[in-house]
Amino acid sequence: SDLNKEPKRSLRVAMFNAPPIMVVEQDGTNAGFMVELLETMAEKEGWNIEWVNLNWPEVIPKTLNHELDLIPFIAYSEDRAQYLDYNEEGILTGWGQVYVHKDALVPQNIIALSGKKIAVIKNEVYGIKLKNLCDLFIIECDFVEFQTYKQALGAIESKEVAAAVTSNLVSYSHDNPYIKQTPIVFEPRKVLFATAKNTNADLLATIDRYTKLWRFDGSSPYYQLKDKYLKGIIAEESAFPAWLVYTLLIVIGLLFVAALVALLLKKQVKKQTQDLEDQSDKIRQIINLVPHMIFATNTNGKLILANRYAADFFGIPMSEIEGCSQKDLIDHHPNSKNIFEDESLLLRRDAHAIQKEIEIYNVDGSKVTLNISKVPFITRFSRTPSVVTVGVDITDSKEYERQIQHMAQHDSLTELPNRLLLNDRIHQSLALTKRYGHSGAVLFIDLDYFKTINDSLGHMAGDTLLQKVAERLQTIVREGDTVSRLGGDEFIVQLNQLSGDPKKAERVACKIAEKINFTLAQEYNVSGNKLFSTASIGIVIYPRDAENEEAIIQRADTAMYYAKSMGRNRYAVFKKAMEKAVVRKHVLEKELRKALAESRFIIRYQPQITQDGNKFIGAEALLRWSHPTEGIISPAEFIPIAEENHLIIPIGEWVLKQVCYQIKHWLEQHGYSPFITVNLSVVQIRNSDLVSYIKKLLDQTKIPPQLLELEVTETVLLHEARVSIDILNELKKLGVKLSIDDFGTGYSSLTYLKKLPLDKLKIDRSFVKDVPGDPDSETIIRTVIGMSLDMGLEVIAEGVETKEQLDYLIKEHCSLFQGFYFDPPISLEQLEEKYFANLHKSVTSNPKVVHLENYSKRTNKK
Ligand SMILES: Nc1nc2c(ncn2[C@@H]2O[C@H](COP(=O)(O)O[C@H]3[C@@H](O)[C@H](n4cnc5c(=O)[nH]c(N)nc54)O[C@@H]3COP(=O)(O)O)[C@@H](O)[C@H]2O)c(=O)[nH]1
Repeated sequence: SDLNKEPKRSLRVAMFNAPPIMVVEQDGTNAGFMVELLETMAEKEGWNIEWVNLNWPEVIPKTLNHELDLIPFIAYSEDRAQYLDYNEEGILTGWGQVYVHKDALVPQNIIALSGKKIAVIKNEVYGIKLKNLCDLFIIECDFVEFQTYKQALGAIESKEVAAAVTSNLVSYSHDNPYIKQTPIVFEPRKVLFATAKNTNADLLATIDRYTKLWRFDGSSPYYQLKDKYLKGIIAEESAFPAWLVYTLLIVIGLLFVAALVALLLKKQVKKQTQDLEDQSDKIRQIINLVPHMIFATNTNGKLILANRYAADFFGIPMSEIEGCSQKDLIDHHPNSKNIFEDESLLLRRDAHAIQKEIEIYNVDGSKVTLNISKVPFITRFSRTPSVVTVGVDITDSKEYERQIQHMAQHDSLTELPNRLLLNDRIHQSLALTKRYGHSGAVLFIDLDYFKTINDSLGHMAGDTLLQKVAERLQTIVREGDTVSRLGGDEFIVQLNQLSGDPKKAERVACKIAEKINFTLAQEYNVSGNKLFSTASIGIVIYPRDAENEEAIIQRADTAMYYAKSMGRNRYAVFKKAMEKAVVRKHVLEKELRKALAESRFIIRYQPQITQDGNKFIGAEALLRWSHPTEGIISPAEFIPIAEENHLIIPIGEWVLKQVCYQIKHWLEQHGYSPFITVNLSVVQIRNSDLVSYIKKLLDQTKIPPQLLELEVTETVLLHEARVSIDILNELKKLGVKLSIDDFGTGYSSLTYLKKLPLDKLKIDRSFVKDVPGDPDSETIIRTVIGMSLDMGLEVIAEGVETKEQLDYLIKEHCSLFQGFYFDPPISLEQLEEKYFANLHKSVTSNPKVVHLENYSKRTNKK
């Protein structure tokens, strides 16, 4: 009591009703544990205390606003320590205490407060703490703030709220019969004095001095006041030392938190279990949406997951498939065995995903191709891998792939391999020939006059012909050989495993070429039309003639061109020299147009002589190209080129015009003229303008039409059966003579010939060449002459070179001759000089030589 006195000091101290610590009596006087404790100190220190009556929520703001010097009853918190200074020595220990109505079910933990209305004191630390706890554990409560403890606890009484939280030191609960404590306690805290930060440090130090002193003195005002106010509210310190109370409170707090965590975990486990079930349902739904077979097997080979497609595939109901073993699945669907073949490899710890394609029979018996992917996976609960299998039905895409590959390698019209596949086959064949010492052959086949068939009969007919050619070619070759179409009218036959001796291989290839020539030359029936077609074939024996696929095809092409230029419907084996010929052909092709424009063509005449007295009666007009640098070029060389690019039409018209005007000239000059034979190309025959052109010429020149003889080859007639019969009939109507050239080289039948309006047959010089002596040629000549006579046709033998041939032909009753024995093709001047002097003598004796008088009479008659 004799402590140092300090000068009188005025203190504004917060006063609020929190019995029994701070009590505002009915009469306005102040009492309570802290009030008396502080007044005892004040008395000793000579402080003049001014108690400022407030509600708790106003206390801190007014302190910070320096309207108060001291708060005498406040729980410590880190937040508050930011702006308040506390004394050190705890006066009391308080904690959060939840109260409920006496009739209410007592909540055992904080979770039981979920959804309840709870009263808190505004700015009071326990209310704030409870809110934080509820946030932390996601417990939703409706917190209602009150200004005073009395109001908050009164709200329980009136059942306005279900519970209230306050400091345990506040005794309303004890004298309120409607309220009871719950086991929910939390947050033990020291109850201290506080001032605004950095304002009254000396005051707090003085308070600490007293509290430290009094707490070690059992008879001090501290213990006297505790007895007076707090008996029954807080435990006796003698029975429970402060550390024990703290420890117990901490333990209770920890237990409380542990209980909360346990509850929370239980809640979370329940939620996670639910989530997992939801997820698993979702996964099932999702994998059922995937249109592929999906299933997962565990280490024991049991199905832990499977979708609808997997169930359908194995033929097991969806509800029964999970839990089935591999054996069950295979029992249901024995064909599925190879799906599981590699499963054991995947169960190794270091296993990787595998992918494979399998062909398998479905339960319905249909064959499918599956792309099987197997992926090992390790779950959290198992150290050995499980396997997810995904089976994608790729049957359709495989089929498309096959079709696309087939389309890429085959010609759509004939279904034969195309150039791509052919190249591959030749490539492989070349490798084998090198390894085993074999030879191979490529036969390049090009149809003769196909373009004109296409142009005259239409593309449909052309396509049908190509299909028929393809069919015929396939019947000729062996299995293992390739028939392919390069495009247009070009085919290639590739022969494998021929003799290692190139000569022998060549003989076989030539035999097959002959067979092809013969087979393709047989009559075709295209949409009801009889049609003839021939082919020219170029042969390459590899590796002798070329050692890579490109060169092989190119050289076979060259040989084919050569065969074509030699007169078509034949084959030629590649020779180096042919390449020159092909280059030359290209050069000539270019120059031919120029030649026509520059009138570089000339006509030679080869006389035709009668058997009775070797009289000259007519001549064949034979075209020559007078090239500026090369001299005379043979028609055998340039006519095929002119036919290919259709230049033969203007060239042929030029020849006809020259001949007609020459006849007119002879008639006018000499009064008579021999007949002149003009060769017609197949391209001219197909040209619809031919008849009108000749008619126009005859009209213009007014020559007797029988002096113009038109010569077509037998093969042309065969090719153009339908067209040529019509054209020849129309030409015949004009009065011109018609003759068949090269007779005997084709395969025409007598019946067919009878349908044609012919005047003359010309025996091909290839037969004349071998007589007398060759029995085959003799038979043919005899037959042709006999046949001509039977049909009332004239017959002429061409290529007569010797007296023996002439004698033989005379003996066989041939009446007309042409050939080097008499004359080669000669110039106009030579012809006139040699024959015209005597020609007039023949005029009267030979009706074929037309006299001008007769001619004039004829024309005059017109
Ligand atoms: N479409 C057209 N074709 C024509 C025309 N002019 C000629 N030709 C055809 O060209 C081919 C080659 O003719 P060419 O080189 O003139 O040969 C002819 C004669 O020279 C040859 N011949 C005649 N006699 C003999 C002989 O005794 N020996 C022998 N080795 N050769 C001989 O024959 C050719 C005449 O043949 P052909 O026409 O079959 O009567 C040839 O096919 C001509 O048709 C033309 O204007 N248009």
